[in-house]
Formats: sequence, structure tokens, C-alpha cells
Amino acid sequence: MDVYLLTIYATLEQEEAIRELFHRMNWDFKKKEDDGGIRGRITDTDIYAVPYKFISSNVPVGNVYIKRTSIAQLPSCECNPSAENPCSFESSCYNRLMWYECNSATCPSGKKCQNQNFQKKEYPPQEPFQTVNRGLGLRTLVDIKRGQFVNEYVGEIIDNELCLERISQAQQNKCTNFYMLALDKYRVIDARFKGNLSRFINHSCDPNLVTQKWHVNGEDRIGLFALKDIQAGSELTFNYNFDCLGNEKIPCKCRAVDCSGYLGDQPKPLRVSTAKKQSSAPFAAGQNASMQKNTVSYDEEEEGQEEAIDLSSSGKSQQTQPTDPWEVPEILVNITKSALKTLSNLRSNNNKTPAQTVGERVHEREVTQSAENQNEEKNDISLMGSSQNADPSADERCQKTIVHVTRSFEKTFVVTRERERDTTSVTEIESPETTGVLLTEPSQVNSTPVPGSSKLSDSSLATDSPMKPGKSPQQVSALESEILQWFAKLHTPTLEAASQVGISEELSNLIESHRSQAKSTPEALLEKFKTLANTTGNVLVQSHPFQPVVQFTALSTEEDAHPYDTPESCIGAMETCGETQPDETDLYKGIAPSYFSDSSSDSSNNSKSASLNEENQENIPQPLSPTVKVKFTKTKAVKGKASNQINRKRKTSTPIKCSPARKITRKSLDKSVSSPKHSVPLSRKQITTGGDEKGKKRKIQLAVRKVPKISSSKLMASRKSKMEAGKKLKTNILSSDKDSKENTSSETLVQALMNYSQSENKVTTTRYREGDYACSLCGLRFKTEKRYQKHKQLDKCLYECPYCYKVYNVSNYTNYKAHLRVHENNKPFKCDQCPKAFNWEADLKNHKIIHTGLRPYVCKVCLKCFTNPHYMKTHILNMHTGRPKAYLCDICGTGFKLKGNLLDHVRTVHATFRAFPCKQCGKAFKSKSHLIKHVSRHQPVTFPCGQCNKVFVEEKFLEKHKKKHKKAN
Ligand SMILES: C[S@@+](CC[C@H](N)C(=O)[O-])C[C@H]1O[C@@H](n2cnc3c(N)ncnc32)[C@H](O)[C@@H]1O
Repeated sequence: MDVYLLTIYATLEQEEAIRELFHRMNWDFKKKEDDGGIRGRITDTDIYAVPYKFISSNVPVGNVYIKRTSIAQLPSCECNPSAENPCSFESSCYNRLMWYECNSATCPSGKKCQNQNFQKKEYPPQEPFQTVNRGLGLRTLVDIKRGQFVNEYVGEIIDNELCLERISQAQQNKCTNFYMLALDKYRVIDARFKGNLSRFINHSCDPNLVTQKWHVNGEDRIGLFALKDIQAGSELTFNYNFDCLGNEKIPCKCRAVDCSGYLGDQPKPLRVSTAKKQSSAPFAAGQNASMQKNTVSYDEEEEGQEEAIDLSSSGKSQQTQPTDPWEVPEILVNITKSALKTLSNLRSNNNKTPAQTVGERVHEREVTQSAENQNEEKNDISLMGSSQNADPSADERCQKTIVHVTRSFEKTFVVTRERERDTTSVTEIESPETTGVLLTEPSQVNSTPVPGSSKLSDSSLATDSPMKPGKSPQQVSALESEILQWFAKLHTPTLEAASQVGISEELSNLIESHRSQAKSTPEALLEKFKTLANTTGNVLVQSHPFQPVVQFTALSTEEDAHPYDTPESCIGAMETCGETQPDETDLYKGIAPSYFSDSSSDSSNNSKSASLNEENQENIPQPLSPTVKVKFTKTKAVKGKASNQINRKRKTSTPIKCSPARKITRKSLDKSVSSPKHSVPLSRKQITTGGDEKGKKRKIQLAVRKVPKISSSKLMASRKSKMEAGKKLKTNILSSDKDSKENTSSETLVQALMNYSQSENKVTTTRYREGDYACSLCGLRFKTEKRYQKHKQLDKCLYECPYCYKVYNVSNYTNYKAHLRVHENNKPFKCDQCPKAFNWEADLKNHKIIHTGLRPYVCKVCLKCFTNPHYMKTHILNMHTGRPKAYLCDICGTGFKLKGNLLDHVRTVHATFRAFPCKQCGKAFKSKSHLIKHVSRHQPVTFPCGQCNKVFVEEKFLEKHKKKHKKAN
């Protein structure tokens, strides 16, 4: 059963919530309860079992699409492979600057490349811990440097629809912890059910991490990078940019000096309506969230317009496609809203000022520069960049493009491309405080021309390659004409139709507000946007890779309703506007890559960056040189503050949905402390042993403190010293009996041992202390003579294995017996549920856990669950001890943390002989695991699938297969 139970900090308060989660994990909760499963029974005080699976990479769920790119399409950098650390943080690796990870197949530095953080999963050691007031948090175990890659935000990739579903489920279950982070406009990473350690990172208004969206082998991934130097033991935090949709703000408990007080400083008043209410008084303002919880809508004030978003009409309702969408009022409303949103996005994007948060992609502009418009636009604020072109006349002729300006912690770079010559240059600008100040100082600009890369050529930029630029003017006009059509349609039959379902008031309000803004007609509105586009030149915001900040979010209906959200329309739109249709490799499950720049993730929302925005606006200097310009109209510069406020509003109002915040009272606080919901994972022993509440709490506290910290060096040292002691003893024994040195059979060894114990050397070993009575034969020592005499009366005090000559003394007789089973292959402990048999009872017990579907052995560091304690131990040693890969393969040099792994490697990869023959058919295998797999095929028991004709030799294969059926359904 593919369910992973974990005892973790339940944030859920009701049994129902647990059931819901179990249900989500396809675990038959009831069944387990009846079976008396280990933790199937949930009582009031036993609510800490929440299924959570540790995954190290994102897992797509349902119909969510995955971007695929062929290796040929991946951009390669120009770094020098012979450099000490090619593509490292210190280098100006072209890919790194663009937030692209190199691929070892295409990077000139190959495996030496240092720009593969995501792929190599190189995280500094970190651990979850219990915070005082914010549930669990994550802290670092080592010092982290500014700019260092800390972790990847990993979880299930879900689409908007499922996201909404999960949110509403969580709301119903009064779950207050959210783990959703927008990946792009269509997809969300939800780490609630599956994730890695990053899911425990809390919010702070003064964070030490920042999220960055990177392009890794064609797919977007979210990384967390250090904003500052972080000391070992400090909590890791980032700014959620959390947008509250509840009628109560979620209090922020980050304790930062400039804490905004709430998660997200722009909480929105919540309005709630049910489907019924919607028909009678839709979008009616002033309703309280507490009245209805199923359907949530909120007011979004944007530039004086009011938009109401109804989650209930999202997702599913759009699935049922009407024959003529123009006839369905609800769709029309959604389309209108989408149109409004698109237009406002267009505006906001064009209004964008350079973002300033350190470590963020600063901004991106495509600038067309010509001699005429330099003079025309006197009020423009110029961005001084470098030009590789020394000839000014050529400069004027050439169309230059600033691909983007990026500030990568210590450095700021301007990446420019010259289309005609197909050259690209990266210009590093010395430590500026603000882009404005920096750009007034042309002398400070060091130009580093980079030869044109075919991978970054125009053609690649114009198509669906990762270097895809923003919307072209044609695309914008195609968009505009579509918007115009929507408005035209909305004017006539729609209002009437809408009024029939009682939405006319809201609709007309929406249209009216836009109408008044756009001089009454949609055409005028469109005209306005055209003018806007013209006045900002061709400054258009690009889609990825330039979407810096990612937010904890749930997506809003209005975005869902956007026609471009559907793959068909997206592709259609691309065709209309002349953009090359994406390659099929990019369209997994038929959905096109992001077309619009993502408003939900296009900007930094924290108050700091907003204030920096303001600062920069004020600092924007007059142009000094016309070489390369990014145009802003003066009006925008003057309006900087206001527009930033609007931007900030928009940013904070970007789609985030969380359940209405629960009011925290003294009582609930006390309850939360006394209840075990903030407990840390307990060992199975702790779970199964009963005990009073107090004892339980104590155990929990202990478990919190006793996060295992195993020093690898200590471990290695102790092992080494033991091995050396053993070797020494052996040599001592043999050297004391020089005649038998050649013959090292166990018989000789026993004899030598006997001689040795009788010799004077014996006092040197710890086994023999003065005053003890030692048996000269087996080496056992006794405190009293009586016991020694009793021992001497035994017929035999040493037992030698007849198969391998291993010797046991009498005190280890049971071990000797057990050891014999290894050779006799009796396997007396048989599983009653499957054909497996074991030599030891403990092994059978451990095995039986597999049939319960539980994984009760929990790694206290990363919460990964295991069926077997040995697996857990190995995992801890491998993953959390920073253990070096000390076992090196002599043949290929690969390092391994465990000796067993090295042996396996040598056997399977390099060895030519097959040391593990099958006794039944004679086929031989290189490794034991391969043999075991093979032997299971001889088993008469098979596992047929109930849904199709397939039959499997192992249960796990059947389980895997069943998942396919589930997915297909
Ligand atoms: C991604 S989870 C973080 C881990 C979470 N603390 C846990 O115990 O699993 C996000 C949730 O943690 C809580 N949280 C995080 N930061 C917070 C803060 N500064 N103040 C209050 N609650 C916070 C909120 O309930 C939020 O929904």
C-alpha cells in the first residue's frame, strides 16, 4: 500500500481532517481502523499522524503538464572549462546569470560545472525544529554564505483546479498551514502531502532566503537562495508574500523589527456567497466570510476598479464547454474579468520599474532604440548600458536589445544583444546601490563582450526556446483586438443575458468603471492601451526566465477564466500573432508553455523591495548617454510612488487563498500547547507505548531536542579503531604462535587464541582485568571463582560454524544457532501473507510492516519514513551525517559512502564474473539483489491485477501497476 504515515506535527485539529488526508492518500482509513492498524485509531489526543511523503523532486499530479526540452535546445554557457570553478557563483557564467542551470551534457565544463545546484541537490545540512509559535520551522546546521543555494521548493505540481479543491478542503478542515507556491500561471507546487524539508520554512518579514525561479533542463524549478550570511543554527525563512483572503488577517509571528504584523500586509476584505446567493445578489459587498465558507470571493481594488472573484465558478465550471460560449453569461463575466485583468496586467507590466531586491532578477526590457525616438522622448529616463559597438552610426542603425538586467548578489549585469550582428554581451556593472545611480556613471561600466552564441541567436529567442522574448507588438495587437471583441460582445446581448441570472449589476459596474476610464467605448479603451504601448516604446515584459519572485498562492478564478489558460486558445493565439507554435516536446499533455508574463510571480512583493522601488524611482537620473535606452515616460517616473503602490497592491493581491484565519484565543493557545499537534515525529516505540499526557509531552520534548547529530568523523574513527584493534589482536595471536602463522584456518586460530590467552600478552587486552577469572579456551571472564568453575564444567565453551569456521563462545550460543541458519537456508519464520521467509523473527516482524502499508520508522531529521529500522539507519548515515564518500572505486574513481555500495558497484559495473547463481535454473547474477529478484520469479505465487489481465511476480510491481489504473481513471 503506497501510503506513508508519519508522525508529524499535526496542524489539523479534527479527526475529520485526518480522514480527509488519508482519503487523499488513497488509504482506506476505516479498514486500517478495523484491522487495528498500528495507528489507525485516532483519538482526541492522538492526532499526530498525518501522511506526508518525503520526495526529493517535484511530482506532477493529474493533468498537470511538464515542460520538456531536448538537450539540443538547452543554452550552453561560454565558461572556460579549465577555470578552477567553472560556472560557479563567483563566475559570470552566462547561464547562471540568466537563472538557467547548465547541463553536464552541453556545458563546456561538463561534470566540473558548478551551476547544477538543482540537479545535484547540493543543499547545506538543515533540520526541522519546533518553533515557539509558528509550528515547525527549518534551521541550518552549518553556516551559509550569502547567495548560496539552500534548497529547492519541492512538492506535488498541481493545476489551478486541484489547487482550489485542496484549498477548499483545507478550509473545511480548518487547516491553517499552507504549503502552496505558484510555479507559474497554470501550476502550483503543493508540498502538503509530498515535499522535502523546504516545506517547513516559515515566513518572515525580514527573511534570510529568497525564492528564485530557475530553468533546469527546460522546466521551471523554485530554488531558495541565501539573502545574507546565515549562521549555523539560525532559522531559515523567506517572504511568502502571502495574500490573505480571509476576513481575518493571519497574524505574523516572525518577530522581525519591521514586521508588518500580518502574513502579507495587504489583507483583503473577504466576501462570501453561496451559489444561491450568487443568483440573487451576486458579488454583493459586505458579506462576512464566516457566513459561508464554501464559496469565497474577495474584492480586489485595482486602480479604482472593483473586481469580484468567485472561486466556485472556477475550474470545474469551465470544464464543461458550452456550444457557444458567448451565450453563457457566467462565461462572459469571466471573460470580461479576464479581459480586465489582461489589460491591467499589460499596464502594470509596462509600468514596471526595475526591481531591486538583491538576488532577484532585476528586470527585463526589450528596447528598440533609434535615433529619432531618442530625441523624441525627452522625458525618458535613460538606462546607460555598454555598447560593444564603437561606431556610433552603426549604433544608430543597429537595433539593440537589452535582454535583461540582473543583479546577482554582489554584481549587476546587463545582458545586451545586437540583432543584426547576432552578438551578445554581458556587461558587469560595479556594485551599484540603485540602478539609477549606477547608470549615471558610464565610466564605471566595464563592458565584457561575449561572442555571439548560436544557442542565443535571434531564432532561438523568437521561438519556444528557453530564451523566448516577451510579446511582440503583433502579439500585443492580437491580444488587444481580442479584448476589443470581448467588449463588443459584452455590449449587446450579454448584458441582457447576464441580467437574467442576476449578475447585471456587477457586470455593468465592471464595464462602466472601465468605460469611464477608457472614454466610454471599448475602442477608446483599446486606443488607450495602444497609446500606452507606444509611449513605452517596445518595452514589454517577457515571460520566463524573468519572473523573479514566487509566492505562496492559490490561483484565482479570474486567471483561470482567461482564455489563454487553455492550451488550445494559447496555441491559437500564438498562431494569430505569428509566434511559432511550441514544439510538441514542450507540450506535455497538450498545454502550451506560459504565454503571458505571470502576474502572480512577476514581482517581488515584500515591503522592502517596494520601498526600494520607490527609492529607485526617486533616484532615476536624467540620461547621460543615448547608447542604450530603457524608456520610461516622465509621467511614470513622477508617478513612481503611486504606481508602485498600485504595483504593491497588485502584487499583494495576487492570488493567494488561504482559509480564513482562525482567531487565536488564550484558550485555543493553551489547548494547542497541551495537545500534541505540534509534536515532532515519534519513534514507533513512543507511538505505541501509552503513558499519560505528561509523559507523552516530555517524550515529545525530548524527541525535539534529541535530533540525532551523528558526527561522521567520530563514527568513522570508532569503526576504524575497532577494526584496527581486531587486526592487532589477530596478529598478536598469530605472532605468539609463529608455527601456525602460515596456516590461518579457524582451527589454528582457535588454538592460537587459546595459547594467546594463556600467554602473558593477555593483560594487554581489555577483556582481561586483574583479579578476573578468565577461561583460557573461550576467553570469557568471570568476577567470581564460583562462576568460573561452573563454566569450566561445560563440555564445550567454543562453537565453530562448520560452514565458515566462525567461532562463537558459549555466551553467544544463540547467535551461533542463528548464524547456522544463514548457511542452512531453513528460514523458519514464514510470512503468512506472502511467500517470503526469514531466518530471524525480527526480520519477519519488520517485513510484516510492509503488508500494513505503514512506514513507522521515521527519520527525525527529514521525516522520511521507512518500513525497516535498518533502512532508516542507513538513510541517516548517508544523508544526514555529512559522511564523506570515503569508499573509492579503484577502477573508475567513483566514491561511495558505504562499503556495501562500493562492493555492489564493483560487482555490477566492473566485475565480469557472476558470483550469485540461481539454484533452481543455474542462471548467475552479478549481485545478490539481482538474484533475489530473479528467484522471486520462480515463486509459484503471482499477483494478478484485478482490472486487467496482467500478472506480476512481485507485489510491488502490482502496486506500481495499479497506480497507472488510478491515474488513468
Ligand atoms: C509552509 S508552512 C511552514 C511550516 C509550518 N510552520 C509547519 O508547521 O508545517 C506555512 C504555514 O506556517 C505558518 N507560518 C509560517 N510563518 C509564519 C509566521 N511568520 N507567522 C505565523 N504563521 C506562520 C502558517 O500557518 C503558514 O500557513
